[in-house]
Amino acid sequence: MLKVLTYDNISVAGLERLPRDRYEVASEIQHPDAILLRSHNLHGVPIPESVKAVGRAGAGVNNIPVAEYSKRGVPVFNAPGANANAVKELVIAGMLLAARNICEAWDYARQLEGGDDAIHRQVEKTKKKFAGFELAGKTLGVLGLGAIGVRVANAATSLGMHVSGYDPLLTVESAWQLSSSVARAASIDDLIAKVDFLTLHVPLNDQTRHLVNGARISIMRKGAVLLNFSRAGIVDDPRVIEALDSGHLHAYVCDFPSRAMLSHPRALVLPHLGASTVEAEENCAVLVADRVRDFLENGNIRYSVNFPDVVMSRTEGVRLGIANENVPKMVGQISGALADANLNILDLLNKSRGEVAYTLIDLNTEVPAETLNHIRGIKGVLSVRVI
Ligand SMILES: NC(=O)C1=CN([C@@H]2O[C@H](COP(=O)(O)OP(=O)(O)OC[C@H]3O[C@@H](n4cnc5c(N)ncnc54)[C@H](O)[C@@H]3O)[C@@H](O)[C@H]2O)C=CC1
Ligand SMILES: O=C(O)C(=O)COP(=O)(O)O
Repeated sequence: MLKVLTYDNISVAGLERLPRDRYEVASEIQHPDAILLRSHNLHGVPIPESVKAVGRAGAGVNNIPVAEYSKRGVPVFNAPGANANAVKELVIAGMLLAARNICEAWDYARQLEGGDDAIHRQVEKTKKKFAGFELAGKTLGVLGLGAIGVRVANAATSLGMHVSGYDPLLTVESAWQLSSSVARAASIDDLIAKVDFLTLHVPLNDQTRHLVNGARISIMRKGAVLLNFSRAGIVDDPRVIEALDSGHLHAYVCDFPSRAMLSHPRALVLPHLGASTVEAEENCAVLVADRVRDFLENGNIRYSVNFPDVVMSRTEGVRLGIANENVPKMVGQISGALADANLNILDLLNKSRGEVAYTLIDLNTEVPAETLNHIRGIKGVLSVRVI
């Protein structure tokens, strides 16, 4: 039986991809072979020796110490794009909520007293307080044109907005999907200075932490709306609060509550709902469960965030999956150890990504324990599995 430890609310549709006759799946389990999670924070959590794979049923992996898992030869998988439509829809909703002052107006309407005639009179007298502005004709800046950013940009153009984007690492795939009417900003500052709405769709990492700082907020247009459905750390919260207080920003729409933001009347704070739709939860859980299963059962790696794609069709016999540091002479030493044991390699695939390399080797006979131990002892070998 393979054991999968789950954190968070993982969609049943995904868990069902792990058949119960071969998998034990539970939120408390000893010696797990794999971990499936959403936003649970794994930083500081010791990595059980038994763990061979981690699956993030979502996009962001900043809650996982990926580098530590790499050093242990453990691939981390995510579900790229699987929740992007859900986030896109909430971003569009966020722009509308801010532009039409919908939350304040709703709060006002809910506290109205008296009969229908009295309500009508009060509404017609007060509604001017909530008058807003339209999205059509306004300019949206999209920082980060990945799965979510591209969808937001394209949807906004079809709402009649002028859209510009900035992404120094734009992939060919994203470029193909992006509407040709989306303008290309020359830099972050160039993007930020010219927009009525700025929406952030970059991962949180050392390069993006506090990307939207006081200096950048100060070059935004007066009355602009900032939307953050990426991660709290990308924005410098105290500077945003100052800008809301001074009226420099009309509103801050974000998906990451903090004590200070929750109490600000111009901050529209949602409880991390971007990916919380039935569809997105299913898409993410199914995608990542399938990937983790293919890795556990076949050693194949597809769309990991720290390992190369390595997929080899299965032949009869025994398969070895070996993760190692991406340094010279590794494949030679590994195949040499197999040759010393008179083992015949049927098929072999080796790929690298950054500091990590991964090799799949198919053999027609069992590998003796001493040969496996020899391979495990080669300097630079991170993990060895017999599959
Ligand atoms: N609120 C929520 O529930 C959700 C939040 N997210 C957050 O949104 C982020 C983006 O998600 P996806 O679009 O699916 O990821 P993605 O990986 O498809 O796109 C990220 C894009 O950001 C770009 N990028 C990276 N550094 C940049 C920089 N310094 N400046 C400009 N662009 C930069 C990359 O080139 C890439 O195109 C996730 O990492 C996660 O933090 C994702 C899903 C749900
Ligand atoms: O996919 C992401 O990056 C998200 O932020 C979604 O988080 P969640 O799976 O809803 O906890």
